[in-house]
Amino acid sequence: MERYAIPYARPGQVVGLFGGSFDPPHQGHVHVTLEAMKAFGLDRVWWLVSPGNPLKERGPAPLARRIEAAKAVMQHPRVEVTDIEAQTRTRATADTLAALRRLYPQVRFVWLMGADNLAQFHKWKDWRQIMDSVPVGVVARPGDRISARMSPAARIYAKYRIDGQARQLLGQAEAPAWCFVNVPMVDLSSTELRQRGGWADGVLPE
Ligand SMILES: Nc1ncnc2c1ncn2[C@@H]1O[C@H](COP(=O)(O)OP(=O)(O)OP(=O)(O)O)[C@@H](O)[C@H]1O
Ligand SMILES: O=C(O)c1ccc[n+]([C@@H]2O[C@H](COP(=O)([O-])O)[C@@H](O)[C@H]2O)c1
Repeated sequence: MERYAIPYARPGQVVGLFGGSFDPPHQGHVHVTLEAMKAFGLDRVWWLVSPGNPLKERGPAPLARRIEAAKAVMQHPRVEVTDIEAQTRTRATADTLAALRRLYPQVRFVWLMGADNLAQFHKWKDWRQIMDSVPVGVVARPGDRISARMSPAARIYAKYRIDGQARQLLGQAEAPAWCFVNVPMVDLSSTELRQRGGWADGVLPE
């Protein structure tokens, strides 16, 4: 498979890491990226197109296809679509973050996710290590705002929550620190797009 360059970031820059299956990518992903970049004061965002979510039984479409589709959907000078996890040979986010921190010791990383993932976060491998090593920015998603805020991760790390009004501080914060932002939401999911059809044959659904 074609390998993509490991992206560039200047020392001291704040880079949001947006991991996902992107199977297929959609405007909800684009929306979260742009909102997060603005909300959390990020210099750049890297999409980490996952070779395979460790918790999902169903294997996704081939990585190269998802990456090409992601590049078609997400076009912004400060956002890069990457296959970093294929290059670092990591699947679990904690392992990916450890590899990235070794590769980019002078870059500040912020982990980004939709509210549905915060609700499940306590099931991720070494999730506390993730919380303790990078700030985490959470963006509202239809149907998941309450489950996210009531989730085990949110409760256990309640005292490290940065209020939404101070969201701009997240990028410079020392971990543990997390922030939930209640921005306008886009009601789209890859599941819904797969059900619309076409993607299985390589066509990006409208
Ligand atoms: N509409 C959305 N609003 C907010 N966050 C979203 C939205 N869609 C996806 N995300 C977030 O994007 C990241 C990657 O998600 P993923 O690629 O699994 O998309 P998905 O639409 O959730 O897919 P699926 O329906 O297959 O689970 C996750 O952190 C997820 O929470
Ligand atoms: O590390 C884990 O245990 C883990 C468990 C579930 C999901 N993740 C990551 O969460 C991101 C979103 O995954 P997904 O499939 O919901 O798009 C993606 O980067 C996954 O690798 C990570």
